[in-house]
Amino acid sequence: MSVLQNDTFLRALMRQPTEHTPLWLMRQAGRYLPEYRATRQRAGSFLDLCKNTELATEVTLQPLERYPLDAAILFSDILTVPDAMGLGLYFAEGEGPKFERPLRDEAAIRALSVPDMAELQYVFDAVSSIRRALNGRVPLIGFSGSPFTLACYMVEGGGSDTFSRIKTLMYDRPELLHHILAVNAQAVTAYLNAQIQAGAQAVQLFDSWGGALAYGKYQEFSLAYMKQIVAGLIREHDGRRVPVIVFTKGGGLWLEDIASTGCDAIGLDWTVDLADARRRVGDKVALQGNLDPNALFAKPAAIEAEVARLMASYGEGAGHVFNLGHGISQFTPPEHVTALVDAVHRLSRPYHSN
Ligand SMILES: Cc1c2[nH]c(c1CCC(=O)O)Cc1[nH]c(c(CCC(=O)O)c1C)Cc1[nH]c(c(CCC(=O)O)c1C)Cc1[nH]c(c(C)c1CCC(=O)O)C2
Repeated sequence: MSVLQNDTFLRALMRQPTEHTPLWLMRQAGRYLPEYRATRQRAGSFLDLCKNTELATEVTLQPLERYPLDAAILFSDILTVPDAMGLGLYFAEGEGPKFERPLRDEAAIRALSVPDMAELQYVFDAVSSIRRALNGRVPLIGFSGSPFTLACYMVEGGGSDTFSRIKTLMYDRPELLHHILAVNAQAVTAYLNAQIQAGAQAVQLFDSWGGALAYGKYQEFSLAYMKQIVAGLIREHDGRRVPVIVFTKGGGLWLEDIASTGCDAIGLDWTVDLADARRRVGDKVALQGNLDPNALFAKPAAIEAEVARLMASYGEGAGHVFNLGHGISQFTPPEHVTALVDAVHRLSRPYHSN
C-alpha cells in the first residue's frame, strides 16, 4: 500500500497536532456536483452506481478533484445492510429509500438474521478500488448506519417524519425491537470490520435518527448497541489505529454518554456549541462538525464568517475535524464549497501554531 501523504484527518481524530484543521463533508460525493449527476446518468439507478466498482470509485474521487479535502468517504449507502438481509431496497424517484419487505410482524422480525458478508462484497470491492485510486492522497472513511437508524428504515419501510411504527414497537414490544437491534449490531460489526480489512482507514457510525428518541430510550435502544459495535471493531490495521466516529444527529444532550462508547471522535450537528462540547468531553474524544449545511446557501463572505466563528469556538489545539452538521444539500452551489474549504484551511492555521 502507498504511503499516506496527508494524514491530518487521522491525526486530528487521535487529538494529535496538525498544521490546519482537516475537513471533509458528509455526502461530499453527490447531486450538488454536475459531474456526479453525469456519472449517475451513465450508471442507471443510485443502487447500480453503488454496485459498479469503477463508477463508485469515480464518484468518490470527484469531490477531491475539485476541492483539497482531507479525507475521502466510500460511496455507498447505509441501507446496503438491510438490503443484504433480504428486505429489498429500492429508491422510488424523488421519494427516497424504500423496502419491498419491511419488518411488519413478529414472524418477519424473528426470521431476521446476520447476512452473509459475501452479499456485500461489492462494497468491499469498492473500498479496495478506491484505496488504489487514492494512492495515498488522503485517508478513506468507511461507514455504516447505527443499529437503531437501520431499524427505523427496516420497520417503517422507508423514511418517516413521525417514526410511529418503530416507536409503537419500542413501547409495545421492546423485546422485538431489541432482537432487531442485536442482529443489526452483529451485522454492522462484521460489515465495518470487512471494510477495514478491505482498506477503510477510519469508520463512522451514522446514527441519523437516535436523536428522535426520548431520554433513557436513546441510551437503551441506540447507544448501547453502538457501544457493542465499537467494542467489536478492529482498532488497528496495517500498523495504524483505525479511529471510530459516532454521529448521532440530535445527540447534543448526550455527549458524555457518546464519549463513553469507546469511540475516538463524536460527530456534532449544528445545534451544539463547539466550545461547550469540548469542555464536556475534555480530552476523551475528538470532535467533528458542525456547520449548518444551509449556511452553504449564503454568499462566500457569510460562509467565511461562520467558519471563523466555529474556529474561535473550538479554540486552539488539536482534536477538531471540520464538517457539516449533516449531509450537504443537493442545491448547494459548488463554488460555495470552494469558499468553505479555503476558509477552513486558511483560518484554522493560527489555531495550530503551537
Ligand atoms: C439516512 C441515510 C441514508 N444514507 C445515508 C444516511 C445516513 C446519513 C444521513 O443521515 O444523511 C448515508 C450515506 N448516503 C450516501 C453516502 C455516501 C458518502 C458521502 O459522500 O458522504 C452516505 C454516507 C450517498 C447517497 N445516498 C443517497 C444519495 C442520493 C442518490 C441519488 O439520487 O443519486 C447519495 C449520494 C440516497 C439516500 N440514502 C438515504 C437517503 C435518506 C437518501 C436520499 C434520498 C433522496 O434524497 O432522494 C439513506
